[in-house]
Amino acid sequence: MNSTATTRCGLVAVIGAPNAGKSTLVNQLVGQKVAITSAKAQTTRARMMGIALGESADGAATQMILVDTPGIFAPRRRLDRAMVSAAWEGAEAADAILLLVDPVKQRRHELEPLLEALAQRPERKILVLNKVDVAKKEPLLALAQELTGKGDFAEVFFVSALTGDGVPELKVALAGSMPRADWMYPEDQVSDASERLLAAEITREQLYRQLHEELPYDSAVRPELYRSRPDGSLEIHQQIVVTRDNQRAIVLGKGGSRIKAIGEAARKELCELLGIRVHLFLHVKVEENWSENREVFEEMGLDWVR
Ligand SMILES: Nc1nc2c(ncn2[C@@H]2O[C@H](COP(=O)(O)OP(=O)(O)OP(=O)(O)O)[C@@H](O)[C@H]2O)c(=O)[nH]1
Repeated sequence: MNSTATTRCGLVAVIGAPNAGKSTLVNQLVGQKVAITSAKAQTTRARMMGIALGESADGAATQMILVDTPGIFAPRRRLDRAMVSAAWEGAEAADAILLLVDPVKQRRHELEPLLEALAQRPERKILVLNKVDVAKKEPLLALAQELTGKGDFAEVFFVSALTGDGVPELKVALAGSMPRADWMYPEDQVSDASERLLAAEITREQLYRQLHEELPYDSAVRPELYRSRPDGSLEIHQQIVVTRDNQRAIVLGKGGSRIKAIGEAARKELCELLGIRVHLFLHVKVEENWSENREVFEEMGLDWVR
């Protein structure tokens, strides 16, 4: 049997402003949690992949490798530049670029450079307007019209990544955009992020959730130790890196109460995700210039760019 006749496989780069809902959409397309989400912008740092399975309109069983990019925005610090570079790198060699827009919060002028950059790219472009569950119909349609006038999008979709509304239709269209090819990954694989990195992302998600505005963007979670114990459980050590002493105090909380709650929530989620017992150890370290440290960058799955 010639399997390329019946299967499709390709890469989809998911691009959009911070908080547009990229991670939520990737999770929805894959059907389970692979990328972390939070209400705070720029949650996504490492380039994470989700692998979605679907069927194109012509019946080909399709594997879509979704590159969940960090939000593309004006880069200032080295960390920001690394994020933008990782985002565009994710779009290289993609079979389709999916531009996700939050019609409620998206600032138009911020989209201009993105549309300009996209216009230069040869890939098939798909516009997806997200959050239809909260967006008003009239401005939504006006925005769709405005954006389709500015970019050469092959298709436009209206979805709610949160409720899943419109996502199956989008998935069929994405599947149809993938070239006929053998699958690149086994059927049960949903992500290429190493568990070790994913575990650090889950702790970072809890940091954002529980510290809200108190925690500055310049904190990081470094994976330290990740090993199986003889009883089958998993032992994970992670280091939370902050830049100042007072931030350390915030993360620790009164009598260590905050870090305990963060660790407990992250541990529970890891247990559920991995289906095994997890022992999670968190340490807080003050390292003023961590964002200038190449080693830390690479541990977080980012490339070091000048
Ligand atoms: N109401 C509504 N909220 C949504 C929808 N999709 C995402 N959100 C919310 O929007 C916020 C941001 O979602 P994320 O998926 O983390 O956004 P992102 O684009 O990955 O963000 P970055 O990692 O910062 O690039 C979260 O609070 C989501 O729950 C949607 O369809 N409807």
